[in-house]
Amino acid sequence: MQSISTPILEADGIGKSFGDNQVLSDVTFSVAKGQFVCIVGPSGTGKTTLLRALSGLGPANSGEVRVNGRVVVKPPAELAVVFQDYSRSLMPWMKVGKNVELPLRRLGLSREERRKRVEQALSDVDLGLAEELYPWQMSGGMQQRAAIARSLAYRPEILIMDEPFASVDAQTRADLEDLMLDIRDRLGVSIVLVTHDIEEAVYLGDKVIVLSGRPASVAASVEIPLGTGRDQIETKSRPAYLELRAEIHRMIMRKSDTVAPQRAPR
Ligand SMILES: Nc1ncnc2c1ncn2[C@@H]1O[C@H](COP(=O)(O)OP(=O)(O)OP(=O)(O)O)[C@@H](O)[C@H]1O
Repeated sequence: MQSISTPILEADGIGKSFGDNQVLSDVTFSVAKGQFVCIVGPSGTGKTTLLRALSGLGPANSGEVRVNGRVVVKPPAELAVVFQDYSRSLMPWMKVGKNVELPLRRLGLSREERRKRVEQALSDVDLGLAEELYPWQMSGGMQQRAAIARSLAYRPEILIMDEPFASVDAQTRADLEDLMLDIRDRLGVSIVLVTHDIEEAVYLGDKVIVLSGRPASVAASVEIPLGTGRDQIETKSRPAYLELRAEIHRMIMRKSDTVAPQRAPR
């Protein structure tokens, strides 16, 4: 029987190579129920590769991923993924409501249940009035909210997000960050979010996994004791926030120093 302390998601010694290029080595961490975990690392470290392994989309060569204690061999029903590029995840010829409903058709739900879930998911992301709009009639931020609603309608226990706010402006990004904190608090969903932005990782995370090196492994797992009720201005001016941000920055710099090619003497 599964104990209440069993993590909802576990990465256990994940290794992944593409031919001779070993990208990940022995990546190990866990995510508790309702926890917000951010994975941070420089560009090209292997963050997307890791997310694909976690979500069963690109299996690892070694180690295993477990969801609710079960080894992942295909995309698990408990998990939904939100990608960076919302323009590719929404069908431009379908109104927002239909876009959110689309993946639900596979679940064999009644029409009434599908309607209920679409309405709830749109309201969860504050898009209750946008159901009849086409994606191209909405701003980038609204389109990303619609993509998030589509994942929530699935009622996942775990939401995996790959650089989800990289294509929007700074103010929209801050609004979407706060939306995700609110969704975690209200729905109790566990969130794993990949970002190369250290500020974003510390602001959102209960825990930050620092991925570094070639091949990449977990350089550090940093608990973020900033509590709930985070605020873009107040939280980001707290000494604890600033210290954590600097500490993670130093870790990434130190690690990349050790793998940087030596410059030849002139
Ligand atoms: N399908 C693939 N085939 C071959 N190599 C791949 C494949 N996917 C990723 N790689 C390689 O794995 C390495 C890590 O790529 P990945 O996209 O996971 O990094 P990332 O940290 O997500 O980068 P970014 O922050 O730029 O999105 C790169 O060297 C990339 O070329």
